[in-house]
Amino acid sequence: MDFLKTTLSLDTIRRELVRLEDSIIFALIERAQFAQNSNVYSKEYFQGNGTGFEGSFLEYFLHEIECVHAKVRRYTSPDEYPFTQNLPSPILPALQFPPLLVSNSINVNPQLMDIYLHNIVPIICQKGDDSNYGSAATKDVDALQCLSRRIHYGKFVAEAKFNDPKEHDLYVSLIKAQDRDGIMELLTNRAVEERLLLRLRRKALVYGQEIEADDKAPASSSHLRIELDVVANMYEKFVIPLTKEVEVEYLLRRLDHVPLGPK
Ligand SMILES: O=C(O)C(=O)C[C@]1(C(=O)O)C=C[C@@H](O)C=C1
Repeated sequence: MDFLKTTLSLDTIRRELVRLEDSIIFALIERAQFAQNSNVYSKEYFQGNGTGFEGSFLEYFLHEIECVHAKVRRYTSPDEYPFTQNLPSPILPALQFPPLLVSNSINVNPQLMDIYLHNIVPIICQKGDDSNYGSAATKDVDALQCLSRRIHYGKFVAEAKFNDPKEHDLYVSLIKAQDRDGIMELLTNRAVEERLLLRLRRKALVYGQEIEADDKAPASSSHLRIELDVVANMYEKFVIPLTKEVEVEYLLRRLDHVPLGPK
């Protein structure tokens, strides 16, 4: 959140996205040590447990955690989005955030949850059930929260791009025409995406290794804690496209609002 206090420049935001890559890789490595444990995600499995809760164990757990976090005003911050609803009001007084974003109603966590359950957990975790439901769900929550922050940073990226004097007028005319494909094309930077994917492969190699204290022992890449391409593939197929979706949705609504502070 410190970043919210500094100027909203594309470089600053991209540095934050790079930092979040580390948190995401480590969160996935943590989740990958447990089996898939599909009961964690099954509504049927969690029925009749006495809580009266209608969803899965993960949904129950997320809601309990988000209730506590809502009380300490986590979701009043423009870079934090809850997965569950009917959360309590903050018990701390409201903070004044600098006016960095306009419309803040876009929340793609339902899509992210669907992708996480169907395309990420089955890829990173061994099949089967090891009974570690609480541990697995704890790691799920960490991973989901990091991914959600990363994806919703798309709003900050979009705002910075909209304010770039070189592209501002182009964005304005595409937004006036509600040209979704044109906006998507203009905000896409293939060189940045390619570098990101290369960097992720390198990070997965380094962070996934068992590193010994003995500096003569070579770091071993034969037993990686997460497969080399898994993180990069996940970014390519899901994380980047969902971030871009957030950017487009944000920009499509950008002219509905009064301008933000001085450029
Ligand atoms: O860095 C940007 O310019 C972004 O818009 C972010 C991002 C990403 O998700 O990493 C998305 C779209 C661009 O094509 C490049 C990268």
